[in-house]
Amino acid sequence: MRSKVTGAKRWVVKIGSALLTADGKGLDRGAMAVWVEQMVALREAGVELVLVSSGAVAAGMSQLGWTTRPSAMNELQAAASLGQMRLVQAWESSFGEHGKHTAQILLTHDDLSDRKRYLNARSTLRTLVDLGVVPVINENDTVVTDEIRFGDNDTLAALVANLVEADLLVILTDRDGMFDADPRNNPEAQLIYEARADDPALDAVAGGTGGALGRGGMQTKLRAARLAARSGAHTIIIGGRIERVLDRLKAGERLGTLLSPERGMLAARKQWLAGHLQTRGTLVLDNGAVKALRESNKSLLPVGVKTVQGSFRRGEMVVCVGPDGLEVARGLANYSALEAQKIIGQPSDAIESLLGYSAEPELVHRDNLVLV
Ligand SMILES: Nc1ncnc2c1ncn2[C@@H]1O[C@H](COP(=O)(O)OP(=O)(O)O)[C@@H](O)[C@H]1O
Ligand SMILES: N[C@@H](CCC(=O)OP(=O)(O)O)C(=O)O
Repeated sequence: MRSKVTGAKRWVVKIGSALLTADGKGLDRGAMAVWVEQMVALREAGVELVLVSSGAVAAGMSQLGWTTRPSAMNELQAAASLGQMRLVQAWESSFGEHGKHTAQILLTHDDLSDRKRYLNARSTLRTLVDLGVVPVINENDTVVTDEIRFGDNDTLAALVANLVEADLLVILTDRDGMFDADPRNNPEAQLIYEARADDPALDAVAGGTGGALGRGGMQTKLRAARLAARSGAHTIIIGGRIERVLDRLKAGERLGTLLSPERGMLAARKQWLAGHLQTRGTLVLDNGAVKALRESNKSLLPVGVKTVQGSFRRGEMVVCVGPDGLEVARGLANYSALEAQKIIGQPSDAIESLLGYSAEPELVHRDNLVLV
Protein backbone atom coordinates (compact mmCIF):
# COMPACT_ATOMS: atom_id res chain seq x y z
CA MET A 1 0.00 0.00 0.00
CA ARG A 2 1.42 3.33 -0.99
CA SER A 3 0.18 5.70 1.67
CA LYS A 4 1.86 8.77 0.13
CA VAL A 5 -0.17 8.22 -3.02
CA THR A 6 -3.49 7.27 -1.48
CA GLY A 7 -3.27 10.17 0.97
CA ALA A 8 -2.28 12.80 -1.62
CA LYS A 9 -4.82 15.62 -1.77
CA ARG A 10 -3.56 17.61 -4.72
CA TRP A 11 -2.48 15.84 -7.91
CA VAL A 12 -0.91 17.15 -11.08
CA VAL A 13 -1.52 14.63 -13.87
CA LYS A 14 0.67 14.95 -16.96
CA ILE A 15 -0.17 13.13 -20.18
CA GLY A 16 2.50 12.90 -22.87
CA SER A 17 2.12 13.27 -26.63
CA ALA A 18 2.91 9.68 -27.57
CA LEU A 19 0.17 8.45 -25.28
CA LEU A 20 -2.47 11.02 -26.15
CA THR A 21 -2.18 10.57 -29.85
CA ALA A 22 -1.82 6.77 -29.94
CA ASP A 23 1.63 7.27 -31.45
CA GLY A 24 0.66 9.89 -33.99
CA LYS A 25 -2.72 8.68 -35.13
CA GLY A 26 -4.48 11.84 -33.97
CA LEU A 27 -6.01 12.43 -30.54
CA ASP A 28 -7.10 9.18 -28.95
CA ARG A 29 -10.51 10.29 -27.73
CA GLY A 30 -11.41 6.87 -26.42
CA ALA A 31 -8.38 6.82 -24.14
CA MET A 32 -9.07 10.43 -23.12
CA ALA A 33 -12.61 9.49 -22.08
CA VAL A 34 -11.27 6.70 -19.87
CA TRP A 35 -8.80 9.03 -18.09
CA VAL A 36 -11.49 11.69 -17.74
CA GLU A 37 -13.84 9.25 -16.06
CA GLN A 38 -11.13 8.43 -13.54
CA MET A 39 -10.17 12.08 -13.03
CA VAL A 40 -13.80 12.92 -12.32
CA ALA A 41 -13.87 10.09 -9.75
CA LEU A 42 -10.72 11.50 -8.15
CA ARG A 43 -12.34 14.92 -7.89
CA GLU A 44 -15.39 13.36 -6.34
CA ALA A 45 -13.15 11.65 -3.81
CA GLY A 46 -11.92 15.11 -2.81
CA VAL A 47 -8.67 15.19 -4.81
CA GLU A 48 -7.76 18.59 -6.25
CA LEU A 49 -6.66 18.05 -9.80
CA VAL A 50 -4.61 19.91 -12.37
CA LEU A 51 -4.01 18.40 -15.79
CA VAL A 52 -0.91 19.09 -17.89
CA SER A 53 -1.66 17.93 -21.40
CA SER A 54 0.83 17.62 -24.25
CA GLY A 55 -0.30 16.76 -27.72
CA ALA A 56 -0.85 20.12 -29.42
CA VAL A 57 1.92 19.63 -31.97
CA ALA A 58 1.02 15.99 -32.51
CA ALA A 59 -2.70 16.81 -32.94
CA GLY A 60 -1.87 19.67 -35.32
CA MET A 61 0.43 17.42 -37.34
CA SER A 62 -2.28 14.87 -37.84
CA GLN A 63 -4.76 17.58 -38.87
CA LEU A 64 -2.25 18.78 -41.45
CA GLY A 65 -1.46 15.27 -42.61
CA TRP A 66 2.18 15.57 -41.55
CA THR A 67 3.77 12.29 -40.58
CA THR A 68 7.15 13.51 -39.37
CA ARG A 69 7.66 16.16 -36.73
CA PRO A 70 8.96 19.31 -38.51
CA SER A 71 12.19 20.80 -37.26
CA ALA A 72 11.45 24.40 -38.30
CA MET A 73 10.22 26.42 -35.34
CA ASN A 74 7.54 28.28 -37.32
CA GLU A 75 6.06 25.00 -38.55
CA LEU A 76 6.07 23.51 -35.08
CA GLN A 77 4.40 26.62 -33.72
CA ALA A 78 1.79 26.61 -36.46
CA ALA A 79 1.02 22.95 -35.80
CA ALA A 80 0.81 23.63 -32.06
CA SER A 81 -1.66 26.48 -32.42
CA LEU A 82 -3.86 24.41 -34.70
CA GLY A 83 -3.63 21.32 -32.51
CA GLN A 84 -4.15 23.16 -29.22
CA MET A 85 -7.67 24.12 -30.34
CA ARG A 86 -8.59 20.55 -30.97
CA LEU A 87 -6.85 19.36 -27.82
CA VAL A 88 -8.76 21.64 -25.44
CA GLN A 89 -12.02 21.04 -27.29
CA ALA A 90 -11.54 17.32 -26.79
CA TRP A 91 -10.85 17.70 -23.04
CA GLU A 92 -13.74 20.11 -22.54
CA SER A 93 -16.24 17.89 -24.32
CA SER A 94 -15.04 14.79 -22.53
CA PHE A 95 -15.24 16.40 -19.05
CA GLY A 96 -18.53 17.96 -20.17
CA GLU A 97 -20.04 14.45 -20.42
CA HIS A 98 -19.68 14.35 -16.63
CA GLY A 99 -20.94 17.87 -16.07
CA LYS A 100 -17.43 19.22 -15.41
CA HIS A 101 -15.70 22.17 -16.98
CA THR A 102 -12.09 22.67 -17.99
CA ALA A 103 -10.06 25.87 -18.35
CA GLN A 104 -7.13 26.41 -20.67
CA ILE A 105 -3.89 27.75 -19.24
CA LEU A 106 -0.93 28.30 -21.53
CA LEU A 107 2.32 29.08 -19.77
CA THR A 108 5.79 30.17 -20.73
CA HIS A 109 8.99 30.14 -18.76
CA ASP A 110 8.68 33.87 -18.05
CA ASP A 111 5.34 33.29 -16.37
CA LEU A 112 6.95 31.10 -13.76
CA SER A 113 10.27 32.88 -13.27
CA ASP A 114 8.74 36.31 -12.64
CA ARG A 115 7.44 36.42 -9.04
CA LYS A 116 4.46 38.58 -9.82
CA ARG A 117 3.27 36.49 -12.74
CA TYR A 118 4.01 33.35 -10.74
CA LEU A 119 1.72 34.53 -7.95
CA ASN A 120 -0.97 35.52 -10.43
CA ALA A 121 -0.81 32.15 -12.19
CA ARG A 122 -0.98 30.47 -8.80
CA SER A 123 -4.00 32.34 -7.57
CA THR A 124 -5.85 31.78 -10.87
CA LEU A 125 -5.11 28.06 -10.66
CA ARG A 126 -6.21 27.90 -7.03
CA THR A 127 -9.43 29.71 -7.87
CA LEU A 128 -10.18 27.34 -10.74
CA VAL A 129 -9.56 24.30 -8.56
CA ASP A 130 -11.76 25.76 -5.80
CA LEU A 131 -14.49 26.30 -8.39
CA GLY A 132 -14.34 22.62 -9.30
CA VAL A 133 -12.97 23.37 -12.77
CA VAL A 134 -10.10 21.25 -14.13
CA PRO A 135 -7.27 23.46 -15.42
CA VAL A 136 -5.69 22.03 -18.59
CA ILE A 137 -2.16 23.36 -18.92
CA ASN A 138 0.24 23.30 -21.84
CA GLU A 139 3.25 25.33 -22.86
CA ASN A 140 2.35 28.41 -24.88
CA ASP A 141 4.15 26.94 -27.89
CA THR A 142 3.25 29.66 -30.36
CA VAL A 143 5.11 32.43 -28.55
CA VAL A 144 8.08 30.70 -26.97
CA THR A 145 11.51 30.87 -28.52
CA ASP A 146 14.22 28.25 -28.25
CA GLU A 147 16.00 30.02 -25.41
CA ILE A 148 13.00 30.17 -23.14
CA ARG A 149 11.09 27.01 -23.87
CA PHE A 150 10.51 24.38 -21.22
CA GLY A 151 10.97 22.05 -24.18
CA ASP A 152 9.10 19.16 -22.70
CA ASN A 153 5.98 19.04 -20.62
CA ASP A 154 7.60 16.91 -17.93
CA THR A 155 9.51 19.97 -16.74
CA LEU A 156 6.42 22.15 -17.11
CA ALA A 157 4.36 19.68 -15.06
CA ALA A 158 6.98 19.65 -12.29
CA LEU A 159 6.99 23.45 -12.14
CA VAL A 160 3.20 23.39 -12.02
CA ALA A 161 3.44 20.90 -9.12
CA ASN A 162 5.70 23.41 -7.33
CA LEU A 163 3.34 26.23 -8.23
CA VAL A 164 0.19 24.65 -6.85
CA GLU A 165 2.05 22.83 -4.05
CA ALA A 166 0.82 19.48 -5.25
CA ASP A 167 1.69 16.48 -3.15
CA LEU A 168 1.68 14.12 -6.12
CA LEU A 169 2.84 14.44 -9.72
CA VAL A 170 1.60 11.62 -11.95
CA ILE A 171 3.40 11.37 -15.28
CA LEU A 172 1.45 9.15 -17.65
CA THR A 173 3.55 7.79 -20.46
CA ASP A 174 3.70 4.96 -23.00
CA ARG A 175 5.79 2.60 -20.81
CA ASP A 176 4.77 1.01 -17.53
CA GLY A 177 7.22 3.22 -15.66
CA MET A 178 10.95 3.76 -15.43
CA PHE A 179 12.98 0.69 -16.26
CA ASP A 180 16.55 -0.06 -15.28
CA ALA A 181 17.45 0.29 -19.00
CA ASP A 182 15.64 1.73 -22.04
CA PRO A 183 13.03 -0.93 -22.82
CA ARG A 184 13.12 -0.05 -26.51
CA ASN A 185 16.55 -1.66 -26.83
CA ASN A 186 16.56 -3.95 -23.79
CA PRO A 187 13.79 -6.52 -23.65
CA GLU A 188 15.20 -7.73 -20.33
CA ALA A 189 14.81 -4.33 -18.66
CA GLN A 190 13.13 -4.42 -15.23
CA LEU A 191 10.66 -1.91 -13.86
CA ILE A 192 11.89 0.18 -10.92
CA TYR A 193 9.03 0.29 -8.40
CA GLU A 194 10.43 2.73 -5.88
CA ALA A 195 13.44 4.99 -5.56
CA ARG A 196 14.53 8.27 -4.05
CA ALA A 197 14.25 10.99 -6.68
CA ASP A 198 17.79 12.17 -5.88
CA ASP A 199 19.37 8.72 -6.27
CA PRO A 200 22.34 9.31 -8.64
CA ALA A 201 22.09 5.72 -9.91
CA LEU A 202 18.94 6.72 -11.81
CA ASP A 203 20.86 9.05 -14.13
CA ALA A 204 22.47 6.13 -15.91
CA VAL A 205 19.22 4.22 -16.50
CA ALA A 206 17.25 7.21 -17.74
CA GLY A 207 19.79 8.02 -20.42
CA GLY A 208 17.69 7.58 -23.55
CA THR A 209 15.70 10.32 -25.21
CA GLY A 210 12.02 10.32 -26.15
CA GLY A 211 10.15 8.58 -28.91
CA ALA A 212 9.21 10.04 -32.30
CA LEU A 213 6.51 12.26 -30.84
CA GLY A 214 7.44 12.92 -27.25
CA ARG A 215 10.37 15.12 -26.55
CA GLY A 216 11.79 14.20 -23.24
CA GLY A 217 12.11 10.48 -22.72
CA MET A 218 12.94 9.27 -19.21
CA GLN A 219 15.64 11.83 -18.63
CA THR A 220 13.20 14.72 -18.43
CA LYS A 221 10.81 12.64 -16.32
CA LEU A 222 13.58 12.02 -13.81
CA ARG A 223 14.49 15.70 -13.83
CA ALA A 224 10.82 16.53 -13.33
CA ALA A 225 10.64 14.21 -10.32
CA ARG A 226 13.66 15.97 -8.83
CA LEU A 227 12.13 19.38 -9.42
CA ALA A 228 8.82 18.27 -7.91
CA ALA A 229 10.71 16.85 -4.91
CA ARG A 230 12.01 20.33 -4.17
CA SER A 231 8.58 21.28 -2.92
CA GLY A 232 8.12 17.92 -1.24
CA ALA A 233 5.99 16.25 -3.95
CA HIS A 234 6.16 12.56 -4.81
CA THR A 235 6.24 11.59 -8.49
CA ILE A 236 4.79 8.51 -10.15
CA ILE A 237 5.89 7.61 -13.68
CA ILE A 238 3.41 5.14 -15.04
CA GLY A 239 1.84 3.66 -18.15
CA GLY A 240 -1.25 5.58 -19.16
CA ARG A 241 -2.69 2.51 -20.86
CA ILE A 242 -2.63 0.35 -17.78
CA GLU A 243 -6.24 -0.49 -17.10
CA ARG A 244 -7.94 1.97 -14.71
CA VAL A 245 -4.52 3.36 -13.95
CA LEU A 246 -5.57 6.40 -11.89
CA ASP A 247 -8.23 4.53 -9.91
CA ARG A 248 -5.74 1.85 -9.03
CA LEU A 249 -3.07 4.35 -7.99
CA LYS A 250 -5.59 6.03 -5.73
CA ALA A 251 -6.44 2.64 -4.25
CA GLY A 252 -2.78 2.17 -3.34
CA GLU A 253 -1.75 -0.46 -5.88
CA ARG A 254 1.96 -0.81 -6.40
CA LEU A 255 2.12 0.21 -10.06
CA GLY A 256 4.59 2.33 -11.99
CA THR A 257 7.68 3.98 -10.51
CA LEU A 258 7.32 6.03 -7.33
CA LEU A 259 10.06 8.62 -6.84
CA SER A 260 10.15 10.12 -3.36
CA PRO A 261 11.41 13.47 -2.18
CA GLU A 262 14.14 13.56 0.41
CA ARG A 263 12.12 15.90 2.62
CA GLY A 264 8.44 16.37 3.42
CA MET A 265 6.46 19.18 1.85
CA LEU A 266 6.55 21.58 4.74
CA ALA A 267 10.24 21.10 5.43
CA ALA A 268 11.05 21.58 1.74
CA ARG A 269 8.98 24.73 1.51
CA LYS A 270 10.42 26.15 4.69
CA GLN A 271 13.94 25.52 3.56
CA TRP A 272 13.18 27.16 0.24
CA LEU A 273 11.60 30.18 1.87
CA ALA A 274 14.28 30.46 4.52
CA GLY A 275 17.25 30.08 2.23
CA HIS A 276 16.54 31.59 -1.12
CA LEU A 277 15.23 35.09 -0.86
CA GLN A 278 16.38 38.43 0.41
CA THR A 279 13.96 40.33 2.62
CA ARG A 280 12.72 43.65 1.30
CA GLY A 281 10.68 45.12 4.11
CA THR A 282 9.11 44.71 7.52
CA LEU A 283 5.54 44.45 8.74
CA VAL A 284 4.92 45.35 12.38
CA LEU A 285 2.07 43.21 13.72
CA ASP A 286 -0.25 43.75 16.66
CA ASN A 287 -0.42 41.18 19.46
CA GLY A 288 -3.53 39.52 18.05
CA ALA A 289 -1.83 38.85 14.72
CA VAL A 290 1.30 37.50 16.44
CA LYS A 291 -0.90 35.08 18.36
CA ALA A 292 -2.86 34.05 15.23
CA LEU A 293 0.38 33.26 13.39
CA ARG A 294 2.17 31.53 16.24
CA GLU A 295 -0.62 29.62 17.87
CA SER A 296 -3.20 29.03 15.19
CA ASN A 297 -1.00 28.78 12.10
CA LYS A 298 -3.10 31.45 10.38
CA SER A 299 -2.37 33.69 7.40
CA LEU A 300 -1.48 37.30 8.07
CA LEU A 301 -4.42 39.59 7.33
CA PRO A 302 -4.00 43.33 6.77
CA VAL A 303 -6.14 44.04 9.83
CA GLY A 304 -3.40 42.79 12.17
CA VAL A 305 -0.62 44.97 10.77
CA LYS A 306 0.27 48.30 12.40
CA THR A 307 3.08 49.64 10.19
CA VAL A 308 4.82 48.87 6.94
CA GLN A 309 8.53 49.54 6.48
CA GLY A 310 10.75 49.27 3.42
CA SER A 311 9.92 49.03 -0.21
CA PHE A 312 8.77 45.68 -1.56
CA ARG A 313 6.74 44.45 -4.47
CA ARG A 314 4.07 41.79 -4.61
CA GLY A 315 5.75 38.41 -4.24
CA GLU A 316 8.81 39.67 -2.35
CA MET A 317 9.92 38.49 1.07
CA VAL A 318 9.06 40.54 4.14
CA VAL A 319 9.90 40.09 7.81
CA CYS A 320 6.99 40.11 10.27
CA VAL A 321 7.86 41.47 13.72
CA GLY A 322 5.78 41.78 16.87
CA PRO A 323 5.09 45.06 18.73
CA ASP A 324 8.36 44.40 20.61
CA GLY A 325 10.31 44.44 17.32
CA LEU A 326 11.22 40.75 17.54
CA GLU A 327 10.87 38.63 14.42
CA VAL A 328 7.88 36.31 14.41
CA ALA A 329 7.87 35.04 10.84
CA ARG A 330 8.88 35.83 7.29
CA GLY A 331 6.97 35.31 4.11
CA LEU A 332 5.98 36.47 0.64
CA ALA A 333 3.77 39.56 0.49
CA ASN A 334 0.66 39.47 -1.66
CA TYR A 335 0.70 43.26 -1.95
CA SER A 336 3.44 45.85 -2.55
CA ALA A 337 4.58 48.14 0.27
CA LEU A 338 2.57 51.02 -1.20
CA GLU A 339 -0.57 48.92 -1.39
CA ALA A 340 0.03 47.46 2.05
CA GLN A 341 0.21 51.01 3.51
CA LYS A 342 -3.32 51.58 2.29
CA ILE A 343 -4.91 48.40 3.59
CA ILE A 344 -3.26 47.77 6.97
CA GLY A 345 -5.58 47.94 9.96
CA GLN A 346 -8.52 47.29 7.65
CA PRO A 347 -10.72 44.22 7.21
CA SER A 348 -9.99 42.19 4.06
CA ASP A 349 -13.38 42.91 2.52
CA ALA A 350 -12.38 46.59 2.38
CA ILE A 351 -9.34 45.86 0.16
CA GLU A 352 -11.30 46.19 -3.04
CA SER A 353 -12.67 49.64 -2.24
CA LEU A 354 -9.30 50.83 -0.86
CA LEU A 355 -7.19 49.69 -3.82
CA GLY A 356 -9.72 49.42 -6.59
CA TYR A 357 -9.11 45.68 -6.83
CA SER A 358 -8.42 42.76 -4.55
CA ALA A 359 -5.69 40.18 -5.22
CA GLU A 360 -6.10 38.07 -2.08
CA PRO A 361 -7.67 38.58 1.34
CA GLU A 362 -4.35 37.84 3.07
CA LEU A 363 -1.35 40.12 3.18
CA VAL A 364 0.84 37.01 3.54
CA HIS A 365 -0.72 33.59 2.96
CA ARG A 366 0.20 30.93 5.52
CA ASP A 367 1.55 28.65 2.77
CA ASN A 368 4.12 31.35 2.08
CA LEU A 369 4.94 32.05 5.70
CA VAL A 370 7.67 30.54 7.86
CA LEU A 371 7.47 31.01 11.61
CA VAL A 372 10.78 31.87 13.23
N1 LIG B 1 14.93 3.72 -18.47
C1 LIG B 1 13.84 3.90 -19.23
N2 LIG B 1 12.64 3.39 -18.82
C2 LIG B 1 11.52 3.57 -19.55
N3 LIG B 1 11.49 4.26 -20.72
C3 LIG B 1 12.64 4.79 -21.19
C4 LIG B 1 13.87 4.65 -20.46
N4 LIG B 1 14.82 5.31 -21.15
C5 LIG B 1 14.23 5.84 -22.25
N5 LIG B 1 12.90 5.54 -22.30
C6 LIG B 1 11.98 5.95 -23.36
O1 LIG B 1 11.19 7.08 -22.96
C7 LIG B 1 9.96 7.03 -23.71
C8 LIG B 1 8.90 7.92 -23.07
O2 LIG B 1 9.23 9.27 -23.24
P1 LIG B 1 8.56 10.23 -24.34
O3 LIG B 1 8.65 9.59 -25.69
O4 LIG B 1 9.13 11.59 -24.15
O5 LIG B 1 7.04 10.15 -23.92
P2 LIG B 1 5.97 11.21 -23.44
O6 LIG B 1 5.35 11.74 -24.67
O7 LIG B 1 5.04 10.35 -22.64
O8 LIG B 1 6.64 12.27 -22.60
C9 LIG B 1 9.61 5.58 -23.70
O9 LIG B 1 8.83 5.21 -24.79
C10 LIG B 1 10.97 4.86 -23.68
O10 LIG B 1 11.32 4.33 -24.92
N1 LIG C 1 3.73 21.58 -25.81
C1 LIG C 1 3.97 20.42 -26.65
C2 LIG C 1 4.39 19.25 -25.81
C3 LIG C 1 5.84 18.96 -25.83
C4 LIG C 1 6.11 17.47 -25.72
O1 LIG C 1 6.39 16.82 -26.70
O2 LIG C 1 5.90 16.95 -24.51
P1 LIG C 1 5.92 15.40 -24.11
O3 LIG C 1 5.19 14.60 -25.10
O4 LIG C 1 5.18 15.42 -22.85
O5 LIG C 1 7.38 15.00 -23.95
C5 LIG C 1 2.68 20.00 -27.36
O6 LIG C 1 1.60 20.19 -26.82
O7 LIG C 1 2.78 19.46 -28.45
